[in-house]
Amino acid sequence: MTLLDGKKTSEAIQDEIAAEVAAIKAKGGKVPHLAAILVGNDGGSVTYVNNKVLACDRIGFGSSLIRYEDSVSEEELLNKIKELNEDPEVDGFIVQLPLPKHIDANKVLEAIDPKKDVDGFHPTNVGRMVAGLPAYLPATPAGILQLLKRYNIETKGKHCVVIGRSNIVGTPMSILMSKCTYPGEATVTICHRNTVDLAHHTRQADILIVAVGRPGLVTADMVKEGAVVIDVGTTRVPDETRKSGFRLRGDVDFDNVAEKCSYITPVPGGVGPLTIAMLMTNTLRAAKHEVYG
Ligand SMILES: Nc1nc(=O)c2c([nH]1)NC[C@@H]1CN(c3ccc(C(=O)N[C@@H](CCC(=O)O)C(=O)O)cc3)C=[N+]21
Repeated sequence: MTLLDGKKTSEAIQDEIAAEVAAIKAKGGKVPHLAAILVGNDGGSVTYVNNKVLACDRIGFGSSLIRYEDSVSEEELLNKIKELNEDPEVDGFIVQLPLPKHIDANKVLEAIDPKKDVDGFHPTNVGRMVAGLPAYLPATPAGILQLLKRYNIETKGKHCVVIGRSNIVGTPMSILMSKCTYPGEATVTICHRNTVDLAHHTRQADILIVAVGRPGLVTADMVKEGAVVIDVGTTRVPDETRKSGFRLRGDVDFDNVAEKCSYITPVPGGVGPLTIAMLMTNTLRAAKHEVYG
């Protein structure tokens, strides 16, 4: 079994970006700038956004963090998005999800200029991805493709089973794995909450991608010998032995599944760090006008 080291892979990608930023600076060009909007102070969201800001600092991007109370109105948020759309200093920005219930997340995502939508969540970018046109790819699926690529994992003709059909991970992941460019060319099955006999499907998987958010969902008996297992789950569970009071748990019963598979991602240190690296990649592409010219 080989551990897919997301931390190391993410650092390698960020080093590549840092070198490009240094070259841009040396030529007197504009440094890429990522802005993030964060609503509320839920522990997970704050941590993830802070990690993004830290990554910007490390690779030499400019960054700004715009914070609102949970009580912020939809209108106020939409006004800020309009401002960021028009701000020439800002190359790309994200609105951290989830948003409070009184705000229509779809309306917010659609208000983002697709050219600055470095999360790749705007319907224009989703549509362009599906059509195979240049687009910002959503960071988590793009990060998983990078892991497969950098570990030279064969995907052509393989059976890839994706559990979860979210707009952010499951749905785009399944589309990308079926595309005719490496890593892709796989036969894809999407499983979700209404799937009958989940284990029947997962046992057929050469590549199993789990993006549900239910700790321990995938047990060893559900995995084929020699499979590649990608765990996207990052659920915070209470842990009194930690200073923070919690720890991160994936969707896969790691210890038992690891013994059976060829490759596996740990949690933490697997897919999460790649999400950050791909957000940085998208921001660099935005600054270079690579997607929309
Ligand atoms: N608009 C938007 N874009 C997102 O990309 C987005 C979002 N909203 N909402 C929440 C999810 C979750 N997400 C993660 C990012 C990094 C780690 C990450 O770095 N995880 C580390 C550990 C993190 C920790 O220290 O707790 C790891 O798995 O090793 C995890 C999860 C991005 N998301």
